[in-house]
Amino acid sequence: MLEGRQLKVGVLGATGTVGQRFISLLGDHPFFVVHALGASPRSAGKPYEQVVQWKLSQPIPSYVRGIVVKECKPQNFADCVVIFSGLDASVAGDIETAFRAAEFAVFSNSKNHRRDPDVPLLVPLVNPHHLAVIPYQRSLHSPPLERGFIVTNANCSTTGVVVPLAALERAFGPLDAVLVTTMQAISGAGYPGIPSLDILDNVVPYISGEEEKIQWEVLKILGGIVTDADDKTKASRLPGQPTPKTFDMHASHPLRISAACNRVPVLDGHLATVSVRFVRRPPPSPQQVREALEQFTTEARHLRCPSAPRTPIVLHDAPDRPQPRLDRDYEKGSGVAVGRVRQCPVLDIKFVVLANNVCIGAATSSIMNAELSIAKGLIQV
Ligand SMILES: NC(=O)C1=CN([C@@H]2O[C@H](COP(=O)(O)OP(=O)(O)OC[C@H]3O[C@@H](n4cnc5c(N)ncnc54)[C@H](OP(=O)(O)O)[C@@H]3O)[C@@H](O)[C@H]2O)C=CC1
Ligand SMILES: N[C@@H](CC(=O)OP(=O)(O)O)C(=O)O
Repeated sequence: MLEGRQLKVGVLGATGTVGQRFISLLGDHPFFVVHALGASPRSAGKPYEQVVQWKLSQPIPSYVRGIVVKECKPQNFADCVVIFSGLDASVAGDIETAFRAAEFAVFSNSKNHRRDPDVPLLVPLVNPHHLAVIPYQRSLHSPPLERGFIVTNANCSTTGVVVPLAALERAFGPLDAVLVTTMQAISGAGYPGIPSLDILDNVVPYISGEEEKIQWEVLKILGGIVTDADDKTKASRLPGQPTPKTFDMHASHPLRISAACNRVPVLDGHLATVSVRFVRRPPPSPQQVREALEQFTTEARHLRCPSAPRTPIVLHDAPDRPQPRLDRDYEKGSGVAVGRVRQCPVLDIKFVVLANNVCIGAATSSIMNAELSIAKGLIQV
């Protein structure tokens, strides 16, 4: 794709939980080389190794130790083409908007732009076709942007749940109802996160905003694309074929989904139990569901994205798997693990899914989304 060249990238929120994963994953990436780092004004002006509270078991990579952290202003990242953002949500919205306006390709982990009707909410193993909306997103600016755009990741729990749901929809048609209960790792709350006295020897049955996010985001991710030809009230903005312009929120087959979210004393890895009812009657058997999950393939792998897992869904037969400690590093945390596929006496099928919240739930997804954008010609190289 890049014929051996590397694109200069910037990392915003580089000192945080997600930012540290970016630093670690980008150290030997074939497409990207980290050129600039951004964080809060508290960290700006100092070498990275002085301001980061490094929490990964590997040492701080030598390539990044001496880079002086900058304030998150587009002019400080002038040589970069791609921006990866792990910014705190209290500041991410405006900063990412400013970088898009300055013609950067922005890949965000934060919630701020996920609901924008022209911004793809991209789980790279599921809906890369939603990148088709980017030309429309660019056309909304005055003057239209030539290179800038924003793509967001999903919430980390949404990501784990929606991968097997997408596999089931692809194999068996629309889903009617989904019940999800999550057991979420403490790294999901960032650093320093939840106090140790609250989480040790305990489970906290509440994560602010999380249930609503899962219930809403799954619908956008599994939904189709609406073109300007579908929307007769608006004139075409772009010449030629019908312009993909927004997402249909699964409108053609309304899916009822309810989530219950819990924080558990695990470092990394969000586990979820999922029960599904299909529209199709009779529903598929547990064995048919297992086969569909195992056969699930991704466009990211087909397009040879370097971060795409060989097997996006690894299926466990053992009755006590997947488990966070044993299974979160499967394929460097870039896939998901599913187990305990069985009949549900209330809905149709139930299973357990595990996703590494800081990898496929965060930094790995952003990086794969950027790889997909290159493969689809949205980033000029
Ligand atoms: N942790 C996870 O599993 C996941 C997190 N996310 C999302 O990713 C984002 C980052 O999360 P996480 O890494 O956990 O958060 P952290 O709290 O660990 O890190 C936040 C980062 O934002 C920076 N920051 C804070 N204030 C400002 C400011 N005023 N200007 C510029 N930078 C600022 C911090 O810099 P400094 O060190 O200088 O304060 C730090 O680099 C959040 O939006 C989160 O919701 C999404 C999916 C999963
Ligand atoms: N809320 C998630 C992590 C997160 O930051 O989610 P979001 O990116 O949707 O705000 C957790 O606590 O595990």
